[in-house]
Amino acid sequence: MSQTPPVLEVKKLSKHIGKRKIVEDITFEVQKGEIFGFLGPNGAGKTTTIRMLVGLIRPTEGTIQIGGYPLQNQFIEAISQVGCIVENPELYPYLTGRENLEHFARMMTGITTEWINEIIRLVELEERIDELVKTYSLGMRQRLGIAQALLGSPKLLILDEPTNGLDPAGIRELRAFIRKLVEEQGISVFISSHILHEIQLMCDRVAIINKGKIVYTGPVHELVHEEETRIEWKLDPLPSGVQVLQELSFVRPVEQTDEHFYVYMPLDRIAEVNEKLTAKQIKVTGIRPVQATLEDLFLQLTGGETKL
Ligand SMILES: Nc1ncnc2c1ncn2[C@@H]1O[C@H](COP(=O)(O)OP(=O)(O)OP(=O)(O)O)[C@@H](O)[C@H]1O
Repeated sequence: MSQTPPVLEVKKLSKHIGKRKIVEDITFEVQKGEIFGFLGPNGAGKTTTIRMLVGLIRPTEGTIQIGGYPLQNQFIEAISQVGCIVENPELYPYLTGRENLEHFARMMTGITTEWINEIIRLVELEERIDELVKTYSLGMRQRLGIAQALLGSPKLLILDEPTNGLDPAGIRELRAFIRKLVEEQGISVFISSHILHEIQLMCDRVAIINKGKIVYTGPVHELVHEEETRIEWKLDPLPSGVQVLQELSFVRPVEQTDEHFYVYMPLDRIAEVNEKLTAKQIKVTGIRPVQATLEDLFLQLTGGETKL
């Protein structure tokens, strides 16, 4: 157990709109210095939860504590511990990056030029900070948005689907940058996403939400069996190939399409399987490790009972 109290403590939180239960009885904690993933398919209730966390909407039931302060009763104290970007960062395109930060800093108290410069360094925008934001790439805007969220020295940074619209290079940069932020500043980060792979690479722990309910909370490394890889098999003829694979105890079938068969299995047993298929005159026209998917994970977690 951690000695310091959690940075974020969510207990039995629900949001009902009319008769709809958008979020239902969710409970989780985010510890100091932790990158916490909030994973779920589109429409699962992630944005609604985040909107409650930052006080944009009121919970129907439950409590939220940030840095030890209850959001409902000590709003100012609680919310001053949070920096967030919900949906897209609000930036002025016809101002420079620095002017944007200075503008937001004026609305707060005690933000020094030194701190603004430190943040610019942290988000690695030194070279372009005096250029107009409209010339920035999406990744740079995202980083400037994070810089803005960091102005008030928050203990907790909340990012809603921060990789949306970024290309793979942008995603890699963001990942490295968030890790650095946590290491250098000791803050905690709460990141929502609908992409399992992203959460796997970025986060220490994760809560998985589906249809407003949490179906898993725990360390990311326990989530996906590391000894197994999702493998795409292209076989000719496919049905006989599928039959051979299904008979092997170490192969866990997950999906079949017109052309491919997807299974989870240890990477180091591919050659052995390949030999078995060839011995039965089945042609292996393609073998490829692919990313584990959120859909597979749901099947694994719920034994196939819960659909996305
Ligand atoms: N004000 C509202 N009134 C009615 N339904 C709502 C309202 N806000 C959200 N919902 C519904 O609640 C569900 C959860 O929405 P939410 O935006 O929280 O999901 P999400 O997990 O963030 O998904 P996405 O990634 O698509 O934004 C959706 O089905 C949405 O249509």
